[in-house]
This record gives sequence, C-alpha cells and structure tokens, in this order.
Amino acid sequence: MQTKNPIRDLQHIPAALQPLMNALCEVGADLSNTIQRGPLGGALGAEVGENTGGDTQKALDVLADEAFARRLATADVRWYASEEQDSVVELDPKGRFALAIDPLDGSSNIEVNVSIGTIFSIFEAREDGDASFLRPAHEQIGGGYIIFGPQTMLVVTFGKGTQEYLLDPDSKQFVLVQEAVRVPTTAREFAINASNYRHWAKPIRAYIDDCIAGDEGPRAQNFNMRWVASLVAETHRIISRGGVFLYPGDSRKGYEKGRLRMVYECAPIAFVIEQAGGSATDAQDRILDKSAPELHARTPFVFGSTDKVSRVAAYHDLPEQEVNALFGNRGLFRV
Ligand SMILES: O=P(O)(O)OC[C@H]1O[C@](O)(COP(=O)(O)O)[C@@H](O)[C@@H]1O
Ligand SMILES: [Mg+2]
Ligand SMILES: [Mg+2]
Repeated sequence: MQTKNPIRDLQHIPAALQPLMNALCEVGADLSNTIQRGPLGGALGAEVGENTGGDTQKALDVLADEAFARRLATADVRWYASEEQDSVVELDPKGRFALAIDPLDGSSNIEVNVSIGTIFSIFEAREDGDASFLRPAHEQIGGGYIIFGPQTMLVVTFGKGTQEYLLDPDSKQFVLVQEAVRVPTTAREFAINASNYRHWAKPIRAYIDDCIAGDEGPRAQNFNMRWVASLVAETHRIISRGGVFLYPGDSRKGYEKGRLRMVYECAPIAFVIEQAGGSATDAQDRILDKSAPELHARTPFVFGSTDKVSRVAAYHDLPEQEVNALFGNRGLFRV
C-alpha cells in the first residue's frame, strides 16, 4: 500500500523543502492526536523542569521537542535550534537546512485546553550552527506555525505569500485551504498582557490609553481587547480577523526586551505576517531587518495590520516631552 504524504497539496512548497515540510507535518499530525487524547491536566501538562530561558518545561514541551528532532534528522536538516535545548544541535552533517523551532508555544495553556502550537523558521545551513541562525531574519527561506486548536492548521510562507492548510481528520493529511492569506485591515482589536501596564514605557502606555479611551478619546472609536497568552493563537486571530499584538519590553527584571524570542518565535511570525500584507516590528524597527545576538535572545514584538503597527512606532518617534504631553493632550493622534 502506498503511504500518503503528510501534506496533500505540495504546489506552493519549494521542491527542496518538501521532505522537511512533510516531516514537520507528520510530527504535527501525531502531536495533534496526542493532544486530543490528553490528559491535558495530567501527564501532558505536568511540569518536568526548566529550559535555558528560565521557563517551566511541561511534559508536552519535551515530548514535542524530542519528536521533531528525531523526525527532522532524516529530512535534510543539518542544524536544529530549539527553545527547549541549550544550544544548536547537528542532526545530519549532510543536511542543507537549518531549522529553528518553538516545539510547543503557549505552554501555560496546555492544561486549560486552549489553542497551542509549534512555530518554525528555516534558513539555508551554513558551516557553523550558530551562524546559521544569527543572521538577518529576512534571510529566512521559510517560516510558519502549526496551530492545535478546534482545528489543526498549518500556516506557512516561503516568501511568495502566506498559505494555510487544514489537517483533514479522515485522511490525516494537511490540505491547502487558502493560497494567499491577507491580514484584514478593518478590525479594531488589540492584544497585550495589560497586567504589565505599570511596567511599560510611556509610548506603549499612551497607545493603549488611547485605545481604551475609545469613542471618548482621541481615536474617537471603540476598541476591543484580547489576550490568549499563546502567540500562535494570537497570530491566527490576527491573520483571520486583523488587529494588533504587542509584547513590548518593560521595566521588570529580565523583560527589558519583552518575553518573546527572536529566532524561533518573532522572526517566523514576522515573515508570515509580512507575506500576508501586515507588518511586524520591535515596536519601532522592522523585525525582518534584525539579527538575533544569541540563540535565545528576546525582542519586543508588535505585529498585525500595517496601519496599527505604524501607529505604535509613531508614538515612539515623539520626543520624550511630547509623549509626556500626550497624557494631557490626547488630540495629537486623532485620525
Ligand atoms: O504569560 P505572558 O507574559 O502573558 O506571556 C505569554 C506569551 O508567552 C508565550 O507563551 C511564550 O511561549 P512558550 O509557551 O513557548 O514559552 C507566548 O505564546 C505568549 O504570547
Ligand atoms: Mg513560545
Ligand atoms: Mg515553547
């Protein structure tokens, strides 16, 4: 009997990357199955240790990391950089590609049955493992995520638009459902962890204050707020419905550059978003023009529809005294 490809529709995937993408999706389909069986609050969500970034590791984080590393070793991948590993691992010395991965994003949501996912970024491999990843993010040749939600989906770009695939529960194959995803521009929704308000810098506070002031404030329109605490889920909402996501740096120790990691979270999400017509910055500068200084480096992250992301940057462009003045003169940003 002929075995089916994990991805049914391969036409948007460069031929050289098809073994790698099939490997990712094979593990993605298995993980989807594991997650559906659970128990989420028991074995899969159990705390088992701590990773290099100081985050608690849950059993599913480790299980996912091991499954991807094992399967990618025969998928033309030379270098494997994972959130759950201290340093870059050489999988196949002859492999042509370097793959960075957040094997399980949204770990804090495992036991509460909220959408979680896997985020990945692909570069051409260089001779040196670290150098394969610590380079401008616009050198990515692929990037995307698998979301494990009510439906399991793959959202990916290879630099020619963003495509969306749905895992068909009957055939167990990822089937192309959208050839050219576009970030809608109409939504009036922002996503930020508002419990950190007191730690934010003035431009971020001013931006959020103006959203919250709604039709009584300078924006003269009401905004809604969402915070799932799963980057994949926030990304999926934004590519489906629009809006803006912010995880800025703040004054807490260790959060000077926010929480999210450049190599295996922000770079691939920025690639997906830009290819879908949106924008992604570190609150001021384009993420895809930046390089991570080290593997687990964090960066402030703002992404979504271009008008909103540009507005956040504009609040940062003002001299300090004008940002101060914003607190008393909200008319400055009236649209
Ligand atoms: O708990 P906070 O500070 O709101 O952070 C939530 C963010 O942390 C993350 O869970 C970090 O990812 P991991 O779960 O892979 O560590 C993001 O998915 C999410 O956007
Ligand atoms: Mg993550
Ligand atoms: Mg993770």
